[in-house]
Amino acid sequence: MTRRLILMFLSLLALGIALLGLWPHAGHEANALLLLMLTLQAAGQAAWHWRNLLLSQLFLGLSLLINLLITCTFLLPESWVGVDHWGALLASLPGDWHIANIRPPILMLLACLGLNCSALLRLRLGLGSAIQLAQISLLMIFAIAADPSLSVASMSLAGFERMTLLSFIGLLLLAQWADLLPALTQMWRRNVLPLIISTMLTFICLLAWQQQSQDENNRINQATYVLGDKIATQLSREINDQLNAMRRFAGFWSLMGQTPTGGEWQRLARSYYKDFDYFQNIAFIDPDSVVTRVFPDKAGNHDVLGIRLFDTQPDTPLRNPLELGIEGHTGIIDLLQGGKGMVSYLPVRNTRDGSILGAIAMVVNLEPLLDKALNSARNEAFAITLSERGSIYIHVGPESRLAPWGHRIPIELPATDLTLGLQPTQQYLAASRGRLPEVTLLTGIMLAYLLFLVIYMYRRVSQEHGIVKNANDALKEEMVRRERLQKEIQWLARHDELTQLPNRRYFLEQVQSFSGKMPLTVMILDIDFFKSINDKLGHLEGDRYLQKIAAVSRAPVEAAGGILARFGGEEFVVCIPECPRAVGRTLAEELRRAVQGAGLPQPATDSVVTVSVGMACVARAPLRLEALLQAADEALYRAKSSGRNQVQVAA
Ligand SMILES: Nc1nc2c(ncn2[C@@H]2O[C@H](COP(=O)(O)OP(=O)(O)OP(=O)(O)O)[C@@H](O)[C@H]2O)c(=O)[nH]1
Repeated sequence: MTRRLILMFLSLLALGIALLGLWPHAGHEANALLLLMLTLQAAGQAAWHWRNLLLSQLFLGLSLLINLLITCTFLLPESWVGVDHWGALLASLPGDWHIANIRPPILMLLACLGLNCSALLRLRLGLGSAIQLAQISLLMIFAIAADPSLSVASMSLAGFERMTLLSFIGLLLLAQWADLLPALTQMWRRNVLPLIISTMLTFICLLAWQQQSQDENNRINQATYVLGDKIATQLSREINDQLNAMRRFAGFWSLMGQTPTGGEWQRLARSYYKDFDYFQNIAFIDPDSVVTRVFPDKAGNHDVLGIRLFDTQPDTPLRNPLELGIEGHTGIIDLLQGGKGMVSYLPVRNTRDGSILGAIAMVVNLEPLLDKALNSARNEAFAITLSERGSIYIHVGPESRLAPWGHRIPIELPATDLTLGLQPTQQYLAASRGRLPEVTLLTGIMLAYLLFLVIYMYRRVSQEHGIVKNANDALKEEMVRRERLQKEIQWLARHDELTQLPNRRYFLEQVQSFSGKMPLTVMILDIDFFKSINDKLGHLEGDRYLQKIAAVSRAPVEAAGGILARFGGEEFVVCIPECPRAVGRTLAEELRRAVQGAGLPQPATDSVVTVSVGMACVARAPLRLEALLQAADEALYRAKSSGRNQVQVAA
């Protein structure tokens, strides 16, 4: 209970941090969507830790939907659902929504997705929760360590917001690890190998993603640079072309050797002017720096007629052509007609005597010039600027949602350090960036997850197989043991443990099987004065005597095809099938001698141990065993009473 409370507290703490750190404020409506997703996720996970399944599935499911929608913007090819389509979808929401500001960096988004899925799958080891958490941990490490520029066209989560999101994911991840750990430590054998293999695969995928993202960034960067370079080249070419044209124009008046008359000026200037529509105007300035002619003769230009430029602009480069006979160029200046531009002054000298007739002023307005150079390149994808030493003179295109990088390309122009700036928009980056890195990453993560499941299942099945096999082996062993025991019991039931001879029961069974093998001889052997052996030498020694006598008697009986059994106490009984009386008697004598020959000391007689034998024989069926044994017993009694150590045969 306490553990679950702590885990729930961690999830709610994550929620609190997210609310504090990402609460939408002016201009950040987009955070609202992210915040909604995170709120649902944290609430869902807290509900899971509290084991409220229904609530957790509801919250997590809704959060998953938002997450998948955002993930799709990274994955779906531009030709399927373009960035513009996503934009149109977002435009229907109130506020400033845009693809680049609704989606967090892909690694963090996938970490949230993973946390969401593992909680939805109820942190079950069998469904691969261990690898999911390991993958999320790896994503976190990369999210912290990787270059932020790899997450193109995502929220620019700076400092505090980035820390907020990282802490949010970190806390939820910590809670899930803590929840899973007890089960994982129990089942670590099953998990450790697939975990290592799949984590390594995920790591490789992340490296591949990093590399591909880098390549993709370089490609876009390069393409943007090429475009910028093209515009810059176009700009300098335009200016140089019109400068050359103006040089020809000035050269014409030099050849004429006179200042232009109104009609000539209009005619010739018009033909030049129409080729370069970004000219603000062309003017003729007399040697005293007074503007005497201007084309076109329209409102703004008309105002400059008659102005003595040395008065208004004492340091004007106009002094170059008028005083030195060489070209003079301004930098970027505020034009008298308004706007930013540059003026080139070209000398007009009489070619015959070299006298300075005046100067041609060529006023170029930067904005139309840039327009002409941009040609079709002017669109909403790039912000283009013209600047000089940090001061931006012209800005064309969007001013916000720009990429965090851009290119600055110097333009080769006389007397200026003009620089062209080109900065793509986030929209352009999102649309033109290939989806391969993200597709690789997600496919790799899925593959690693599936690989984990396959290895995990294989190990689980083989472990269970091992358990079944062990149980089987134990069962087999038990069966063998029981069989052996049963045999032992069976043997004990039929044998005498001390002498290893068949007992009375087994003897009676065997004798029944001899019933057709007539003639049949039965003997009873009784050790003489055995009591005194026990009394004098002890029972243990008595047992040893019994064993010895059984051993010496057994071989001759079995050689004759009969059976020797211990009948009880110090009495043995013999039955030999197909044994006539005479043969039986000989065998009985042989047994008696064998016992005597064993040389076991007999304290009662100070001699050796002997046996008395009573024998009975039946010549033909039917076998009446009881009567036969009775006859043998009576013969034994006679042998005992006749002095022992002898064989008596029943009549
Ligand atoms: N050590 C030992 N003694 C046994 C066993 N079974 C019976 N006896 C002993 O055998 C003895 C039999 O003695 P008795 O029946 O009096 O006969 P006996 O001393 O042999 O004398 P006779 O038969 O008349 O020659 C008893 O003292 C029993 O205790 C046994 O398994 N082990």
